[in-house]
Amino acid sequence: MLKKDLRIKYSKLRSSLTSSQISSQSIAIANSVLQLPIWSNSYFHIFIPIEQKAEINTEGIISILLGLDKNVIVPKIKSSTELEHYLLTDNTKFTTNSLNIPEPIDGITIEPKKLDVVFIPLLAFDELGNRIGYGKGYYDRFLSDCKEDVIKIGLSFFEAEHCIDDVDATDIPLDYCVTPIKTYSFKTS
Ligand SMILES: Nc1nc2c(c(=O)[nH]1)N(C=O)[C@@H](CNc1ccc(C(=O)N[C@@H](CCC(=O)O)C(=O)O)cc1)CN2
Ligand SMILES: Nc1ncnc2c1ncn2[C@@H]1O[C@H](COP(=O)(O)OP(=O)(O)OP(=O)(O)O)[C@@H](O)[C@H]1O
Repeated sequence: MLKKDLRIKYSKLRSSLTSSQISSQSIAIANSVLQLPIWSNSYFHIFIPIEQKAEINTEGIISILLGLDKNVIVPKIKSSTELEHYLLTDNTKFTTNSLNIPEPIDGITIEPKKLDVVFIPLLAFDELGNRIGYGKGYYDRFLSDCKEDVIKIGLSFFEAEHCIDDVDATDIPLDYCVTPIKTYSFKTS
């Protein structure tokens, strides 16, 4: 299927989820994340969900990371193409931007090259690990600034599509995708 049709399909599917489905499925995803071979790493980047878009609630994963004393880094929109990244601390204050994304007001910025693991929001992914987001290319650009062996983990309420037909050269595939019922591994080495 084409990206534009997948965006419509999965936006609709997401908006049909109840808040209790979102919380129980988000907990199932957090539990499966615990099984991934990522826990020797230090710098973990994760998104804060847009509630109005029924994104995965990442609170459980964030609690696990903080409980393990990991460095937790969250994104903030810097411009129409670029994100910046802030360390989450006890003092981090959030504000909700015009797209309903909770973002840190200020704090310590972290360069993408420092990150070991990135949890990635997505609308859909396919059996090869290709993913699509809201179509602004923020994550594709961000991931291209990360180190080559950064571990890229998609989080999704829904299972893989067979194939995203219009993948392009700037699309960076996932290493794993965790859903409430399954963990997909796309790592080749
Ligand atoms: N929770 C979360 N944080 C994130 C992302 C994300 O997908 N989820 N991003 C991932 O890239 C970046 C922000 N990207 C976004 C891009 C578009 C829209 C959005 O709501 N677009 C509307 C059109 C809004 C408008 O143009 O006014 C839409 O698609 O309907 C949201 C986030 C960084 N932070
Ligand atoms: N590394 C990059 N450098 C410059 N432009 C890029 C890069 N990656 C993606 N883009 C551009 O961003 C636009 C959106 O890309 P795409 O449709 O793949 O978005 P997406 O993956 O759904 O969004 P996101 O990455 O924000 O989740 C495209 O026009 C694409 O060419």
